[in-house]
Amino acid sequence: MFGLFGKKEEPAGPSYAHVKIHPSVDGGVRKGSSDFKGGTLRCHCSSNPVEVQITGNVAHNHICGCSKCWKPKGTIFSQIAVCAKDNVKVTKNADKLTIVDPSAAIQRHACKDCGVHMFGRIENDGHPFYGLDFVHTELSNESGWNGAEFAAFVSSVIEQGTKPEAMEGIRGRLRELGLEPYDCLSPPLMDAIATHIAKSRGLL
Ligand SMILES: N[C@@H](CCC(=O)N[C@@H](CS)C(=O)NCC(=O)O)C(=O)O
Ligand SMILES: [Zn+2]
Ligand SMILES: [Zn+2]
Repeated sequence: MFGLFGKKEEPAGPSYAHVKIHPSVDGGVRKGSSDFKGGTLRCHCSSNPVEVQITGNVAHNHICGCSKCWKPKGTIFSQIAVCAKDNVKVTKNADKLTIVDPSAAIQRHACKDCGVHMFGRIENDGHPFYGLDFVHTELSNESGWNGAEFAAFVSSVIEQGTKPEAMEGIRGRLRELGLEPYDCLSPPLMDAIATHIAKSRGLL
């Protein structure tokens, strides 16, 4: 449609800008720097924080609505990315770390004092994502981390008390931010998992 001066007018669809997703994306998703060298994640303790050094950038950064991933206070989604486990090193106060749920596929190492998850590791070498660690880049002061690319486990926020009626606004806001909402992982990651399973069964 064209307005008075021939300027193209977008149809006035609803805006979901008021819907909060996560502080790292609410103001727009940031692109990472291609030459980013990595940084240090710090827990929320005001004294003796746990520090974890990440070498290089992260991949597959995404918003996650599941109940297991750590979220900042007052946030219904978490933001989580992966990197090679060999690029993750606990550099300070490792004695404060505890595994949240030893039976989970992702062993989340959290600070005993503030509860922040510092990294999640897959110890099962038969798991499709073995060799990758899960990290929250917002725990670092450095900028240049690759930003979120999609939103996973979106419907899971209902399991934690979000009203089903809020989902239209939540999915609308995620799409406005360019973060396609999925109720599991993104199609490329689901395909990678399925391929791994088929290979382990000798079908591929
Ligand atoms: N609806 C469930 C979904 C949990 C889930 O499957 N989370 C995904 C995304 S982080 C996962 O891979 N979990 C493996 C794990 O927690 O070890 C919940 O919200 O608790
Ligand atoms: Zn802490
Ligand atoms: Zn999750």
